[in-house]
Amino acid sequence: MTRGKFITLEGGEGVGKSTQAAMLSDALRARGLDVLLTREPGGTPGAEAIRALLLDSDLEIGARTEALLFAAARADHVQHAIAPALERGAWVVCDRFVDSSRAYQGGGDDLFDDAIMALHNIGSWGMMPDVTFLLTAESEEVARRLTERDGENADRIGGRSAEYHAGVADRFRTLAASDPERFICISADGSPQDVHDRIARAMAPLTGEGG
Ligand SMILES: Nc1ncnc2c1ncn2[C@@H]1O[C@H](COP(=O)(O)OP(=O)(O)OP(=O)(O)O)[C@@H](O)[C@H]1O
Ligand SMILES: Cc1cn([C@H]2C[C@H](O)[C@@H](COP(=O)(O)O)O2)c(=O)[nH]c1=O
Repeated sequence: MTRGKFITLEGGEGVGKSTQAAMLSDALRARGLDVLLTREPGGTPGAEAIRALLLDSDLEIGARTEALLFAAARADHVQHAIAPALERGAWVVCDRFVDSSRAYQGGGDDLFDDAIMALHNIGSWGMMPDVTFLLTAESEEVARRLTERDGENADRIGGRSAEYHAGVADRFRTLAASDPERFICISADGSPQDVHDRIARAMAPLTGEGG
């Protein structure tokens, strides 16, 4: 059995990752592929329990605890969902993965990228995606989408300062520039279908489609 492909969608809050992960999964299924659509933190009962903890606005934890909890959720997700799916030949479409930890937790005040990757090596065998789509959009447009979706109800991490989220966006850009073989940067401006069409075009070499 040929191992499936592991595709991740990354980017800041509200840029459209979940919308695009669902559209991409549908398109791959329409091509007859077995697809696991999943997300982080989450994707297994254990990781979803850790997600509830991590996103609870009342939780007070330090940066190291937070990084460890994300790595622990990922370890469970990789071991019990992602790796078995890939081994049976399924394609995995994952809404966020380790690059989110590198961008959000690897900010440098207390932890750097090498520490995040060390946790990933311990927890998840250092597993990396075959392709990562980094979605980017104008901040005003993203703010409009988030207000429409969440109102004032941001979660513990989404509700952090604009300065924190600007740092996250910078780190995503740096990660993409440092690994151009894996990252594909996609403009998330325009309608969901416009964005999906850009992703589908970029996927063509992987799916064997022309054009
Ligand atoms: N291209 C688009 N144009 C307009 N609205 C969009 C577009 N894509 C997604 N949306 C809407 O914007 C909101 C955020 O989209 P979505 O939940 O897919 O983003 P996300 O990146 O997964 O967010 P988060 O990081 O918070 O999980 C949703 O209400 C969604 O319906
Ligand atoms: C995987 C991962 C996620 N985060 C943050 C990013 C978001 O603020 C939340 C997840 O919420 P979403 O609506 O499902 O995108 O968690 C993080 O800080 N580090 C990570 O590794």
